[in-house]
Amino acid sequence: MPAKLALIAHDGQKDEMADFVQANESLFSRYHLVATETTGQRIQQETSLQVEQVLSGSVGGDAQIAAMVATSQISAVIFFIDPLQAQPHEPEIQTLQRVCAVHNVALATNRATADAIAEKFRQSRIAHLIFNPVSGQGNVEQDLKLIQELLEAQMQVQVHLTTPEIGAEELAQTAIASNADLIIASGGDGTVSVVAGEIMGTGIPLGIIPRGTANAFAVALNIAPGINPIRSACETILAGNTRVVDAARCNDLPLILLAGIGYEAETIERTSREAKNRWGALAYIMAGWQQLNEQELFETEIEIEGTVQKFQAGAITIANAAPPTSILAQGTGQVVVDDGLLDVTISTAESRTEALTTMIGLFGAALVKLGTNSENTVHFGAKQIRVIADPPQKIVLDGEIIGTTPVEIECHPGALKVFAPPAN
Ligand SMILES: O=C(CO)COP(=O)(O)O
Repeated sequence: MPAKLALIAHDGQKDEMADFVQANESLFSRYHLVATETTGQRIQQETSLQVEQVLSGSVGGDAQIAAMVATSQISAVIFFIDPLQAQPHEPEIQTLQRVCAVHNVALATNRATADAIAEKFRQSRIAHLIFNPVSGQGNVEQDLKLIQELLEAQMQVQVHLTTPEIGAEELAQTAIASNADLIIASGGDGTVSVVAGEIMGTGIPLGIIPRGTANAFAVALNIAPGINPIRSACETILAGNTRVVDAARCNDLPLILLAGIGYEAETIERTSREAKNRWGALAYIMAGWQQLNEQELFETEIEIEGTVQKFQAGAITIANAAPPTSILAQGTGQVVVDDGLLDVTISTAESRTEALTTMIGLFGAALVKLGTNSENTVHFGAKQIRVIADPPQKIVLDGEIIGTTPVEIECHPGALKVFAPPAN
């Protein structure tokens, strides 16, 4: 069911409506409310609730709400009809009642039935779905419809689409403020990272429905296995198992996957949108191959818990979580997402051949889940790390270039509760 309710009252019933909404204010603050104009104004005057207003009932408002019911946008209509007063717009009132009957949408026409609906809704879970419509290559409308169909069988879902004006960060803040039972991020790793950054530390569980190019966080946690990732990700959420995992902040931005300094950042920057659309995740590998020819070593100072170490590096990867395919993160063979530590891998290769040997070593390490013993990599765990590079190096954070070094990263152990299968 959508987490959207309609509230309507005839003039002789507006006091009753105001009283009913006041009595249920904290419940209704969790819902998207829509009302006919004068009813909406009255509710806004007497409560702190936000109400979307359509036209007044007598000039088409009831018909507008009937259209929302017919298109599955509303889960219940609370319509306090005046039984003692004839209305000039009786046909529209009847239309709304009929459409509720046809679509099996709950309709309360007096206080007793409205109280019963409120009681039922108090027991429902409300999910806020933050959906990035410009992620990945799928059919956006079909994807959203499938997600709603699967989830709405078990919970009420409020859908928020990201736009250039209102991003995932603001939408996640709204969802947290309205006491969401769970928040679901659907898009690429960038969308998931931004939503996770807001949820960190709140205890609200995070669902992930991956629709991006790499979907590394979902892969790392085995959230959407199989050939239909949207369906399997929804099943993971509906199954209800959660894992408590670490998150991090990097120069005060959220980090759930990894920060890449040097080689990886240059690779991501040279991977065009066009190549991603055409080749998917392979586009990164092709760009990485080209970048191997051009990557220069840089001087770096790494500070961990007050101790400074100096290296000549081509790539530094600081990972919270990473799938085996993020090979530059695999110094320890497996990035553990709930160990309270960031996994740091420094590649010091001086030539293309050395770099290739290092990468093959890291790839092998990921396959067998054991640390690499290549002499061109250094790896360790850290709670907090600060990196300075000379010349300054670009940083890629969860797939987005965020600027250049210096960079400071701090692990927040157990800051996220994520719907995921148990770790094996
Ligand atoms: O007429 C109505 C319902 O039939 C209600 O409209 P108002 O909320 O604008 O008074």
